Amino acid sequence: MSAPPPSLPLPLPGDTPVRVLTVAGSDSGGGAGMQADLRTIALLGVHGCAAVTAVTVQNTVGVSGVHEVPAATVAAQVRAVVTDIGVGAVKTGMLASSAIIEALEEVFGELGIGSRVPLVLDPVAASVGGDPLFSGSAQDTLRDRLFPLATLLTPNLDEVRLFTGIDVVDGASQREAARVLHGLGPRWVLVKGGHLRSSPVSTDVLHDGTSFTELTAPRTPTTNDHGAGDCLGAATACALAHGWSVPEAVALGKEWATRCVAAAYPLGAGHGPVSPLWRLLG
Ligand SMILES: Nc1ncnc2c1ncn2[C@@H]1O[C@H](COP(=O)(O)OP(=O)(O)O)[C@@H](O)[C@H]1O
Ligand SMILES: Cc1ncc(COP(=O)(O)O)c(N)n1
Repeated sequence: MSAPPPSLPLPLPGDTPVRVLTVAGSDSGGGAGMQADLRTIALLGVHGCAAVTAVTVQNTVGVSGVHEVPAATVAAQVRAVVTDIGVGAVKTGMLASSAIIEALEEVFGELGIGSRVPLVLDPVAASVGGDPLFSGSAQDTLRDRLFPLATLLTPNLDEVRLFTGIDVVDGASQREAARVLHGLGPRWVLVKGGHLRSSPVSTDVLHDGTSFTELTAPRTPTTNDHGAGDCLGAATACALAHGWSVPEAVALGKEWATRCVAAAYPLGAGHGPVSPLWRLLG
């Protein structure tokens, strides 16, 4: 890749960095969820805080168990972080249950998350291998309670199908999906095209209710794509925390995700992780 790697201003030793809070599940295999978010956040020079929603028993082959954290404890983690440490942006991933989503709606409202503080909402429904990460009613609760609070909603194509019934097969249906999802309340929608595997490029569509912007990158031929969406969302949240606009932040997130997919490695017997470790090389 010839363009310089995407980067954000780095804190000097001893300086307090910008902070981002991820509200997500733990992936014991370390490929996705909170572990992926925190890797990206650290490598972009940002301090990561973490409110855990669920402990998943997970490896590269699948999810074999989920242990939810009580909803009040999830909300308490968010309140403890935001009232003391302060954050420039919040990202949500696996939210597990209706009870957790309802508790988050309340604490987000109380703390200005989604209004004063940008909120990147990744509507995680299943793992890359198809194992469910929330129950059927949580899907409706997420759509009705949290989509309207989101600064940016970042569904993949399976999540688009779940929330809109639209099967994205080309640019026109991808834009239509973005339009329908925008109607559910988020200020911006990014429909990620990573799952359109027949295409030689991977195109994401950004929409704010008025204009459509296509972000296109060459497709890396790999099945090691666990955590790609987390890399994108976490990097975007870091840029928002630095005060960047949504289109600028998404452009950085896309570039970051593209490089992380290109650096993915095999691990275990299933889907290996995309990796931000290339950043350590310089
Ligand atoms: N094989 C690939 N090559 C290049 N970019 C990819 C590839 N797979 C996914 N991406 C990019 O990674 C990001 C996450 O996409 P996607 O896989 O659709 O989401 P998720 O990980 O949430 O399922 C998007 O920017 C997408 O375009
Ligand atoms: C805890 C947790 N959060 C999110 C994902 C989705 O990521 P992916 O679609 O890459 O499996 C996951 N598998 N596990």
